[in-house]
Amino acid sequence: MTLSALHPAIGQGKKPGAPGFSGGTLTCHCSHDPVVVKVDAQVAHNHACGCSKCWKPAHALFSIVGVVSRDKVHVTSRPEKLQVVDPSATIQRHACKACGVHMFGRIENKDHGFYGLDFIHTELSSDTGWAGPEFAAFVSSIIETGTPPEQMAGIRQELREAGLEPYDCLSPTLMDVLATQVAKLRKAA
Ligand SMILES: N[C@@H](CCC(=O)N[C@@H](CS)C(=O)NCC(=O)O)C(=O)O
Ligand SMILES: [Zn+2]
Ligand SMILES: [Zn+2]
Repeated sequence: MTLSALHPAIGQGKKPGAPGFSGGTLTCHCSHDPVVVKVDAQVAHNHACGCSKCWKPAHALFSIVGVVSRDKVHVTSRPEKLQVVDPSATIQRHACKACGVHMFGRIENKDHGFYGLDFIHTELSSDTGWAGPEFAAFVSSIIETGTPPEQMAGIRQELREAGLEPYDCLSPTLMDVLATQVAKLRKAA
């Protein structure tokens, strides 16, 4: 197992966002008429995700995904090529019908703790200054898509060596955000 098998961007050291960086454009993998999405913000909570639903480049075990406010995300070219991958999912992942790349994921449930945030993959941007991944989420989920369980100790070690603490759900910070929202809804009920 080489570091690049996790994801091409993992193992290059932790990368803080460039000061003052305020976004860029995401382009799908189509060689002609690509979908283009303009993002007018730095990414937050960028992380590696091992779940089966997040888009990842070929041969990568992990996706790299982070969030921006949904009002900072605008499709500027070829919106007609987008389609929601799984309309029943919490995160509505808008993917290019031609190349399959996920351009943004949106939560439409106003009661969800992450409502208002869109999920994006900064590797679809050639702009420099994006903050790199900070932790690894849903690590055990890579077993569901075929990683042998006996490789997990080594993979978790590689993630730690790359500065990405591995978690089997989200990071404590994000789990606390979700639980806080559940508590708020309970109190209101
Ligand atoms: N073990 C599952 C985990 C799926 C999952 O819960 N993914 C997380 C991280 S992206 C999530 O928030 N999913 C919501 C959704 O996909 O709508 C898998 O690999 O498919
Ligand atoms: Zn495409
Ligand atoms: Zn995921």
